[in-house]
Amino acid sequence: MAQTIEAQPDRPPASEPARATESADQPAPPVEDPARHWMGMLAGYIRPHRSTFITAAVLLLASSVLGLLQPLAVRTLIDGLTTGTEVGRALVTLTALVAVAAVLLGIGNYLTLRTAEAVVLDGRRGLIRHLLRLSVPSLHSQEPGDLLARVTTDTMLLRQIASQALIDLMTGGLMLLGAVVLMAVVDVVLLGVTVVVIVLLVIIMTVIMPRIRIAALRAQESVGQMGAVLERVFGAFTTVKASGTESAELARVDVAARTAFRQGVSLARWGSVAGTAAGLAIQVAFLVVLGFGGARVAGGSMTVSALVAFLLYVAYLTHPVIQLMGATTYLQAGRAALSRIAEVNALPAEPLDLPLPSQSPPAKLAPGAEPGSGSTPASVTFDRVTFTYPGRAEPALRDFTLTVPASGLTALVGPSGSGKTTVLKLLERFYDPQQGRVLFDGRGLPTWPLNDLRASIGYVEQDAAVLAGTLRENVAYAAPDADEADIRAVLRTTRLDPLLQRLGGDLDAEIQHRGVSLSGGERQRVAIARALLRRPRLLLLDEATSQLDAANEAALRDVIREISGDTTVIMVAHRLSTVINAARIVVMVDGTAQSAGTHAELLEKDPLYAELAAEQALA
Ligand SMILES: Nc1ncnc2c1ncn2[C@@H]1O[C@H](COP(=O)(O)OP(=O)(O)OP(=O)(O)O)[C@@H](O)[C@H]1O
Repeated sequence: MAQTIEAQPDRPPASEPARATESADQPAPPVEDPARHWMGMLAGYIRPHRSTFITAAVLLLASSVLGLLQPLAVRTLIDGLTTGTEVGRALVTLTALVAVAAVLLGIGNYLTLRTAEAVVLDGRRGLIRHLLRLSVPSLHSQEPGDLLARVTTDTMLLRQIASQALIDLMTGGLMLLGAVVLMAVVDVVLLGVTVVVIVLLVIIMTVIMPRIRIAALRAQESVGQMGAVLERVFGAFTTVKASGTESAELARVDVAARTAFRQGVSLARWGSVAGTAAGLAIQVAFLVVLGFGGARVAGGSMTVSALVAFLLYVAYLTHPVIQLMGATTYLQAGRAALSRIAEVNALPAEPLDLPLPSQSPPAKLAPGAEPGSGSTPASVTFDRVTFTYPGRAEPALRDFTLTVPASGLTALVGPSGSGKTTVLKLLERFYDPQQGRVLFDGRGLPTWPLNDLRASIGYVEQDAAVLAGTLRENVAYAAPDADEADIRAVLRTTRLDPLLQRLGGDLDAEIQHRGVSLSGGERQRVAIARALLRRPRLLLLDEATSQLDAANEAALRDVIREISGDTTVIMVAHRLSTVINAARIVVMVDGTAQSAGTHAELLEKDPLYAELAAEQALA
């Protein structure tokens, strides 16, 4: 069938903004220490919740100010008691100060924690959204278990930053300042003594804080490593069991767990040093003030009430100083988590139109492919395509050219590693070629919105996944709007009625993990049913019938032939019996299309094909 092929540039237009980050051959943009931008990142997380955050900060600050006024009220009370004047008013003021400060503290704390939870939610949503949009090469460059840890434990550290660190930093800082000002009002000389002690404390802290950050980062990394090892184990659980390698895997997880432990201990050590230094500094300040102040009271240059008030301020300092210590410790740990989150956010993602969960519409079918309507088959062209997988030296496809007309069955055959699956992956745009063009319906793939392109294609992979859930969920996975009749029809087409009977005719019965386990052949047929229900314009089958018995394979061969009447089907096959009747068979060798034709033609003209056919007794 003749197709009009639009002229396409060899490389996608530079005006496509997302292309720079998605191309398979484009390395990820250099991640120059993401922690450098941690403050901006943090501000980005807090910004949407700034009103609640500021309200919480104001309430906590007000509570602390009321706390600051308490020593002054105590001084008035003591003065009243010593001079024998009326103290009722001072008592009421003190009680009111204590009660209101407590209420403001409670509300402020609640609002802070609420904001922190919202920040964690935003952080997780953003990260998960980015992860689901990751390009295939980006994902392959990562350990899935580690990514999981970043979504779960690293985002949890955001809570600490937002709930405690920032507010404590603000209120603690202001309180420290307030206390210092009020101390100056009470006695400047004693203030000088206190400030010297505090400056010493700050110097100690600048030495400790970087150590805390490094320990936190390493601890988080080892948690990620633990996740990565476990993910590997669960992904190949039966292989681990059959190989008896449980103890080797245990040792691997243990190494990561012990590293996490060591770093956690280091974190605790430096945290304790910081806390002890802070407590000690306050105690030293208290004793020195007591000594100096006592002498000044004895010398008559200071009243007892002023000394008591000053000492109360020194004691009061404990709170903001510990707050500041805690805040800087959390901030260091949080900074480590933020840098790990930033690393994920810097991974190249696809330009997928992925709304937020609250706005998510059901998966969209290709225009003209709604259930019940006929879908128009699409043509496919590979025009001198060369593609090398990231990190590989040899191209998987070299100068590969293929024209597939709309409708009909095209088979790709050839030795293992000749690039057959790669052809299908490029059509799905899991990767983009470095040279040449791939056209779908005459249009270059980069000009298609990715969602629309993929909605037009049904792809049955070599090891098609069956997801935990019901049979209905699995079959209607890519076409959630399909009705019961469509689902039952496609199950009949793919010869899955015996499975449905085993499930008591219940489409909502669980399969796999919590329900009936499927055989390899049944899994393949569920995957085919899923692809067919989508009414694709292009159906890609990668060894999709390799695990079927002869009867089921023959039946599905008929189904595929029938489907290829009004759908374009590209099928990768090792068993030539599956594709013997294909309209065209393409023999692939070493990433190129060596020859193409019908079975009979290829027997004549392609010795490799003839050999393959002879081996399979099909000559
Ligand atoms: N994700 C990947 N990263 C790096 N190299 C890959 C990747 N996938 C495939 N390759 C390599 O690309 C080449 C072509 O692989 P491809 O899977 O397309 O071959 P195939 O003809 O489908 O093989 P088979 O018949 O065994 O499935 C092989 O050398 C393979 O090792």
